[in-house]
Amino acid sequence: MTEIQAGPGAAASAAPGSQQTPAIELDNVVKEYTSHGEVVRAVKGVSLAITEGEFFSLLGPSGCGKTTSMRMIAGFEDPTQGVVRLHGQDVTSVPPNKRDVNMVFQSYALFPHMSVWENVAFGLKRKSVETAEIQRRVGEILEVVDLTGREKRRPKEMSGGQQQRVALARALVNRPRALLLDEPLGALDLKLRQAMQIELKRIQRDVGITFVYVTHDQGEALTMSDRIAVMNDGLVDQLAAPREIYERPATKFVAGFIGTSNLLSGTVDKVNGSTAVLALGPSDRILAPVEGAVSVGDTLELTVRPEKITISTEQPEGDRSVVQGTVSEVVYLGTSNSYAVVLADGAEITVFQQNAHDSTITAERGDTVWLSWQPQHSYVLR
Ligand SMILES: Nc1ncnc2c1ncn2[C@@H]1O[C@H](COP(=O)(O)OP(=O)(O)OP(=O)(O)O)[C@@H](O)[C@H]1O
Repeated sequence: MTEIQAGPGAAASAAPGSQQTPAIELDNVVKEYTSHGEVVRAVKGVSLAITEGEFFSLLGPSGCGKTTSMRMIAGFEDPTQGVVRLHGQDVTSVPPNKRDVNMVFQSYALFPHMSVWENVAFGLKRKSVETAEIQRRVGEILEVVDLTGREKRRPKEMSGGQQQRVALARALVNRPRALLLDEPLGALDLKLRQAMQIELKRIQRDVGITFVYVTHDQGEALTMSDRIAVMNDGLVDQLAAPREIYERPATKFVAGFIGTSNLLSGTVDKVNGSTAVLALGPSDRILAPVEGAVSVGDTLELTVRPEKITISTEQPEGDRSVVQGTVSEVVYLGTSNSYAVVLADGAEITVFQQNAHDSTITAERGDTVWLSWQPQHSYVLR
């Protein structure tokens, strides 16, 4: 059984891609449900390997198969096909209570008539752990979740965030090798949810246990995860670190689902080494790094993030992508301005302009503007 570690946990040392045996593996897993005589393919062939000590998120829109994937890791669902492994052992037919993983749900499911202490100690008492050992472990884990001093409170005397921390403590006190969390912050308001995201990440680092986190909230996944599997319609579209997913979305779906992104498409006019030059309008050109074979005349789809684009009322110079358009909307957002700009082909581009130095609006509605960005910020989609 894993010891609860003090200080930075295994997350720091468990570099993705390291050669150690994965903590959790799904190997070509398929799950079909039969509902009213109709077969629903919830998970259509998912393979992934989660490293020991990693904070791993399954991210995607409602119905994409996140919860089903997690329930197969926990053992609450049997895969129709494929293999589930925990620490190298095939557990596909092993019942949930024999899997050494614990699950935390959105509804905290605390016992209302019990104190915080009793809620957390409940599982250990049932396992007949010695009283002194229970005292030590409950005290230790309440410190980790920052609830020391609140041991006697009942759940209803605590905030939603505190109740969720009790639920976490109750799961962690059993020292599972992995903790599975299904939208655990979903019931909290935005401010508290953001505070709890930072808190959860700290707790995970402190205890060094593998966390698998299900969420449809991309901001949440980007904030906390070492790696994210972005799921789309029963499949994993991309599995990578948050920065990679944001900067280099593998598919149109990922580009659209994570953050705000602009989708452009154009015909290749020239290929200069590993850079394609795309023509759009008469005074437009887009430079895009390309991998593999690309020929003149090919149509490419690419994405560029709003914060990478510079907006100006004069034609910019230099080796940049440049497109011309008309401002259709300007929104003052405090820390930034957001512009919507319509290009000659009707495509609408969003631009974020930081208010770092002053909050002058560069252009107004109806103005003709140039948008430009560095070649490496055009990202060609598969
Ligand atoms: N017990 C079930 N019987 C029939 N269909 C099911 C069952 N459980 C899930 N499904 C279907 O499988 C698909 C995936 O469901 P799942 O709960 O895994 O998605 P999810 O990504 O977790 O969505 P959400 O964020 O809404 O919870 C959905 O189409 C869902 O309706």
